Amino acid sequence: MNQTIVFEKHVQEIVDAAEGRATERDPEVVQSWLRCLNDHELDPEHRGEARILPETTLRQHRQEAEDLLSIARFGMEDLYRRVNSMGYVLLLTDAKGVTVDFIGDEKVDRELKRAGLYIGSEWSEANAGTCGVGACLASGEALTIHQTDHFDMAHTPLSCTAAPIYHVDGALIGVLDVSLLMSPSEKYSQALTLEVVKSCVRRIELANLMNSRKSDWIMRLNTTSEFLGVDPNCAVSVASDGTISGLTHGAHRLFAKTLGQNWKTRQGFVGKPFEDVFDFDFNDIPRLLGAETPGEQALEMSDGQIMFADVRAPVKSVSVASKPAMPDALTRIHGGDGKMLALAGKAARIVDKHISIILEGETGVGKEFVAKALHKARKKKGPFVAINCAALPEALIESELFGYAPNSFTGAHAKGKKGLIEQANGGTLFLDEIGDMPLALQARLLRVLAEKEVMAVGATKPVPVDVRVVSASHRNLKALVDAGQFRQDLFYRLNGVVLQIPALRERQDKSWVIDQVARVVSPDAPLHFSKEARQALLGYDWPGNIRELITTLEVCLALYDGDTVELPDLPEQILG
Ligand SMILES: Nc1ncnc2c1ncn2[C@@H]1O[C@H](COP(=O)(O)OP(=O)(O)OP(=O)(O)O)[C@@H](O)[C@H]1O
Repeated sequence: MNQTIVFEKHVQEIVDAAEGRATERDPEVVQSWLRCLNDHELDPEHRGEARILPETTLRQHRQEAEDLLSIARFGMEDLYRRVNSMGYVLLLTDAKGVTVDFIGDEKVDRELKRAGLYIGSEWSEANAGTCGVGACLASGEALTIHQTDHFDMAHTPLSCTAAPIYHVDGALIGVLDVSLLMSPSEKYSQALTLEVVKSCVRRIELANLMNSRKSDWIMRLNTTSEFLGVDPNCAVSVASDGTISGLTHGAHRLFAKTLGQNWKTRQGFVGKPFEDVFDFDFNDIPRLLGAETPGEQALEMSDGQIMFADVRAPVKSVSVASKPAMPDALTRIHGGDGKMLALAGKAARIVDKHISIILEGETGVGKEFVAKALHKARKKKGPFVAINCAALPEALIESELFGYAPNSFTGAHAKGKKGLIEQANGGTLFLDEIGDMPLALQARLLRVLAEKEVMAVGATKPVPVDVRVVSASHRNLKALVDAGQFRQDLFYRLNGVVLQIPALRERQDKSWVIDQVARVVSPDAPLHFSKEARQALLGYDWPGNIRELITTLEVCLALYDGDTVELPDLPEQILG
């Protein structure tokens, strides 16, 4: 087509778009044209030459962009190795659109310079009209400005694909642009290039965050657990006071979406508490260290979205190094839930001391499970004896607990019998449902605990016992004391430390618990869940807590096809 006709057609199309007539151009192109006309007052009929800044001005720009240059250089070289055979030129511009670094084929140096694909060229929208760098800076988005997308006819032979580079504090600091002097006429020919440039910038931003926030926690995040370690979607750094100290642009967009905000109008996240965007206690981040399974890596955003995290500890972390060693048995009772982590921390401090422990929590939350873990965590082992105070028949409870002397009552064994308390000697006595113990027996138990000796039924001499008592109740013992149903003196004797076990529905590590129970229910071939099935399990209320989860997964095991548990394999009440 005749050049004049092409030029007139191009100008007409811009005028049509400005007057609101339909166009097949991408919206970001039209928006840029409108900015050129309305904000920058550019004339589509004017053909501007590429503007190259004088050496002194360029030097100033390069000095100011020193950080950006060192951040991006490695990424640029890597990218250039991959695209140079296809004729691409790489430009790195600062936030004003000035090219502060450039890699291109020296053989076509003159042509590149003439086209403005050169060090020192200025590609702001106000100066060059719609172009890759300018539109990218103005919109903050990665995009391609292909041939006649350009506002100025002087640039229409070019195809420019650009992605914005954001600083760890959220500010847009530059643009990485790959351009072609000559390209196929179809814009979609550049679709893959756009993805390559975006992924290069993602890695540049990640490397920058990891380098500049070495003394903070770094969390690399992905929507799936695959590729998490090698190519995360985004990353955030968290300072020791629990505030966000830096993030990649992908994390900025993710966090804004989590809060239901527009990422463009959102001021920033640096300095904000980590827990503003994560439904996850900052103190639990160490739990994610070394997590390998998706269940262990999962964490919930404040809008309920599940992300997978790969965590790097602060390089000079005083707090982690000085933490008391956590017994293995206690690390296994949770998968990163905040309350459980605090519980394990508290338990670790008292586990080898002679302090009674009360475990409180709804039915099925794992009180006995935790009691056993507390026992295993002790240096001094001995036996673990569990007594369900609600299940013992009242007539037998006394002899069961305290034992009986030989021939002490009709029907008693001639040799007598050691009571459960004595059997626990040297170990842990777990008194489950202690709130249901009859008042008369509470008085005798108190004596055992106070005097550290047990008097069997019908015996004349007490036997010394050394037991550590862990009691559990799904009822609030203090309330029972206030109601006169539980002895206050016994309560104070048992009540060394109260550990409150959260209900399953409140736990942030639900996904981990599900995987744990899946392993228990089917040890040889642990159950795998489809995304939908896992979401349904995570969203359910679990009134029966972990015990109900066990029953549910047993049903799944019976119903599923042996490969993946799908929604229809779940019991009806879970599906609501
Ligand atoms: N983290 C866990 N991983 C796997 N199984 C668990 C876990 N925690 C608890 N369980 C299992 O859940 C079931 C219920 O736990 P447990 O009996 O300890 O609860 P509880 O709070 O003592 O119940 P109750 O109030 O009825 O006495 C048990 O089979 C236990 O082994």
